[in-house]
Amino acid sequence: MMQTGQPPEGDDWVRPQVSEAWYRCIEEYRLSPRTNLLRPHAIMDFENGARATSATNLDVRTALATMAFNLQPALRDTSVSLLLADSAGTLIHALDAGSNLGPMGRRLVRLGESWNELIIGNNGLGTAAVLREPVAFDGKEHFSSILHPFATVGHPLFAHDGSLVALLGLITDQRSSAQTLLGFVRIAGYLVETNLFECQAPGAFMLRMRLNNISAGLTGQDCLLDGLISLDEQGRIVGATRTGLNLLRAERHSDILSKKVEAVLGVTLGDLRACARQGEPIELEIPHGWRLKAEFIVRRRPEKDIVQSSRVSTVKGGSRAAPGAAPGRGAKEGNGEEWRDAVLEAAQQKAINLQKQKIPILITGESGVGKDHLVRMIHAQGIRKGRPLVLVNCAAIPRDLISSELFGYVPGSFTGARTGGKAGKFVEAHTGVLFLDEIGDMALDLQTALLCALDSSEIVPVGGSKPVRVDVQVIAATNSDLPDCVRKGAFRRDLYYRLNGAQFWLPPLRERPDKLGLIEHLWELELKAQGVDERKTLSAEVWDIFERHPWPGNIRELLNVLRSCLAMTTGRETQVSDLPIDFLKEMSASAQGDEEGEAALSTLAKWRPSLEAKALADWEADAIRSALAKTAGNISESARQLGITRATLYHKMARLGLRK
Ligand SMILES: Nc1ncnc2c1ncn2[C@@H]1O[C@H](COP(=O)(O)OP(=O)(O)OP(=O)(O)O)[C@@H](O)[C@H]1O
Repeated sequence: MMQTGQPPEGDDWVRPQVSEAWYRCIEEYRLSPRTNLLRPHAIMDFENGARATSATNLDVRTALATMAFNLQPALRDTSVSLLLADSAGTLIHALDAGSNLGPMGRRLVRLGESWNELIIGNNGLGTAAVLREPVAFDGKEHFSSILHPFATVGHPLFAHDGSLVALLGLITDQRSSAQTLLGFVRIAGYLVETNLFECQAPGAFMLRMRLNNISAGLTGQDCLLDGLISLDEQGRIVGATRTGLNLLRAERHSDILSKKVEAVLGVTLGDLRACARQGEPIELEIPHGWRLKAEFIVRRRPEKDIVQSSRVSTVKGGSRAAPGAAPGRGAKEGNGEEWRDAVLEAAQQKAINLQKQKIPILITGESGVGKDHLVRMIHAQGIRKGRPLVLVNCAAIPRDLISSELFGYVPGSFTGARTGGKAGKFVEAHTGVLFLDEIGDMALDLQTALLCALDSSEIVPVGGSKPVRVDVQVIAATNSDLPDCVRKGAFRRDLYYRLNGAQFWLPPLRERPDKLGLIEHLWELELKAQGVDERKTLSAEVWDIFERHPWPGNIRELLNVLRSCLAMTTGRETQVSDLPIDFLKEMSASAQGDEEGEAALSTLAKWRPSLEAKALADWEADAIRSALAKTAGNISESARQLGITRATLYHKMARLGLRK
């Protein structure tokens, strides 16, 4: 082709993907292989105008750049650079780019440079946009001679509705490594797309699905990867990742978008929610005989990572639990194993894995949801256990002292400095974990110093000049909306990327599907902690209140209320009168003016059951009594026979005034 200007034919075999791209370059775009296609003013254009267009969706860019940053360590010590382009092929982000690529390579990876196939001929990024699939080219497979010294690979990134939002790519001077890199870019593309979906997709709920019977015929990476769909409150599918589409055997987004979930999966939103309330994933049997394991996630705050529990129950082809499946196993397993906080445990496990690669962790969530608690759990079980865990509350340290607190100071460096100097938190945390709590409150100038320390793994004590090397795993936590702080200029974007290696959003107590189980668990922990041997229970009325209360102070508030109840309870059962006065006042205040709240909190009226409710309650009580009699009072076994969780059984027994 270089000699004739025509794509080769007959014996001169090239991959069809290559020859088809060359045809497009010659016939459609009228390109010449030898033209120098680079734009002389790419960076200027980018700064002046293109950046404004490609930055229209700041959240997309933030999510992409964060993920790209996470992928960078995998490419360390290779001659591969990671690129991100907008959907038109204009480079918007380049990591580690250019250092090993020579002068032409460095020009190619300038921000604002166009990798559009129409401009630069076939290449990983631009052609991935045209074909809407991952693609790789080696050296002379590129149409344009300026790309001949390189291999390029690209992956299109799609939004929840199938629209192309960006392109992820790699470039290397290893000319024959494109096919090897294709595998990497497929996985990287999947990770970025999944992350983007979790941040961006609309819908109050999400279903995370994975193939459960691998022999069913699906080949390739989709066997192993999670597919996501999101649902609105009416149970309509409003978004899907491409793996999600493949798992549902849909070709296009339009095949499933706006359809009710029961039309596609054979289960209603109600079924899914019922399973999730038990804190458990679901088995689904979809048309064509594939079985999927799915996890239902309530996502009130779509921009955050929501971690949910991971146990299994079964819904098969419809609304009822499949015969033989273990229905609704509850807070404690029959073998007596302690119920634990599934949300925290799942987060802890993920975080421990990330710790192995020293990826910075950011924990977000309202005050009192357990961010600090999670950090202690990660430290206690992670690879840095037994090493220091140093806590810094960035909001509590006076602004002018935080530098010396973090980095230490040398003797006599400022008035009031102790004669011997001070090591500082970074040095104290050496080989261990540095927990930066309330990171959103850190002053901007200190953010710069922190970023330098994180980038170089070196700190310079205040008043000193010699850098000190430190090895710390940083975990940061905040209840502020950091992307919003970034938008408002109160938090450095680059520091946000740096800290946000992986993000865990801990849901507020009121949104947790396992709320009652968690309350029961914490109640039992409190009984143990206070050395109360006697089995004290919460009355039905108290359960009712706990179920309805919005818990603005989350687990912290719950623990305070439980402690106070326990101190006040004289008999075997905690009554409403044992609840702290402040808590009851808060309850009625939150109900005022709120129709639903008022209805819910006209508690006395609610506690006096209507005739129908009474008949139902009698029937329920009979069923529970009979199960308890059959199992000689074994709660786990009774709950199993009744098809409810242990927590629900306890709750019902308390409400109905039943004993074992
Ligand atoms: N899963 C849990 N099991 C037992 N106790 C918990 C759990 N989660 C949180 N707690 C307790 O709840 C209280 C509040 O938790 P924590 O301090 O971790 O919240 P936080 O999100 O860090 O709050 P803040 O943002 O206000 O600092 C602590 O006493 C903590 O020990």
